[in-house]
Amino acid sequence: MFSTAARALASRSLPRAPSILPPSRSMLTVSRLSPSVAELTLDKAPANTLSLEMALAFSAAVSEIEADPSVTALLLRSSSTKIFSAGLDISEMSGPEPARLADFWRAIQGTYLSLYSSRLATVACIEGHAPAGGCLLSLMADYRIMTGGGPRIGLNETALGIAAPYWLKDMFVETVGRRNAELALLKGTLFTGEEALAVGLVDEVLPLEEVYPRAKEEVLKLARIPAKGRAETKRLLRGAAVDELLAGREADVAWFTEFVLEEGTQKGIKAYLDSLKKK
Ligand SMILES: CCCCCCCCCCC/C=C/C(=O)SCCNC(=O)CCNC(=O)[C@H](O)C(C)(C)COP(=O)(O)OP(=O)(O)OC[C@H]1O[C@@H](n2cnc3c(N)ncnc32)[C@H](O)[C@@H]1OP(=O)(O)O
Repeated sequence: MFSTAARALASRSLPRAPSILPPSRSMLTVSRLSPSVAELTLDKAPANTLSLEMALAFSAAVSEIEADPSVTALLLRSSSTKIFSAGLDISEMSGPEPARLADFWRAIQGTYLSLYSSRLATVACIEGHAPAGGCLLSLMADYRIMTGGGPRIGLNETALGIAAPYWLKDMFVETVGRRNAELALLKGTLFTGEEALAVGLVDEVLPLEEVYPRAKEEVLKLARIPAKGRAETKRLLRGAAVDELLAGREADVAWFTEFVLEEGTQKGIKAYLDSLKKK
């Protein structure tokens, strides 16, 4: 739906170094809910974390689904009802090799470019936890349905001593509004489904057993909206943000890698990773 030039630029900038493994599909499954609706399931135990390989596989899968003109909508879910996605794989950022860290970030940019700018109607079915990158992944979809009660969603990056970049932070601000975003980002708040609904971070909250059936119902409904009008509307809503990242992609890679490689950030990341493993 975005310009051909922008698309070409996006794919040309994805990592192509020979050291990078080819996208693996074992971490994801793609199926059809109907002739026009695809389902993409994150299936990387135990927490659907976003490693370099997972991010590459994800964008490749979205691009492949989009390349089929008969598909008009996409349902995104996790194979686990406990964890939608635990966000970035923190081990990618702990003591990283700088070239891989830069490729990792380009691949994360690629996931945003593929899903946020997708011509498809997209629904995120959030049955389990969605902290940080898991929350951001769901924000790239058009509609979010989440389980009430237990699981948490939000941007807790400050707890790790890192920050979400402007292009991801902007999606959050646009979704929940400036003041809610400031309060949540500065505290690193993780919301229950009900709290997330109250600030507009998700669109519906339901008991676990109703989340997936309702998400299917919604995506099948969205698939019937005339595709051209929807795609153009999405371009008008999101095109400027996507173009801004495309224009400053390498500067953003430099910002991320410098920040992560700093000694103080490394100490914080290592301590956080250790605390997760000791849990
Ligand atoms: C597909 C591509 C989409 C791209 C989207 C773009 C995103 C750009 C984002 C930019 C900014 C984002 C930054 C981040 O995401 S930093 C990561 C922040 N994540 C967290 O803080 C979550 C940490 N995890 C948890 O809080 C819990 O795991 C959770 C509540 C999610 C589940 O708890 P539970 O008790 O059920 O499970 P465990 O804690 O025992 O976890 C199971 C094992 O998984 C390991 N784990 C969990 N999370 C991570 C992680 N983020 N990175 C690496 N490893 C992780 C955990 O250590 C356990 O491992 P072991 O079994 O070996 O102990």
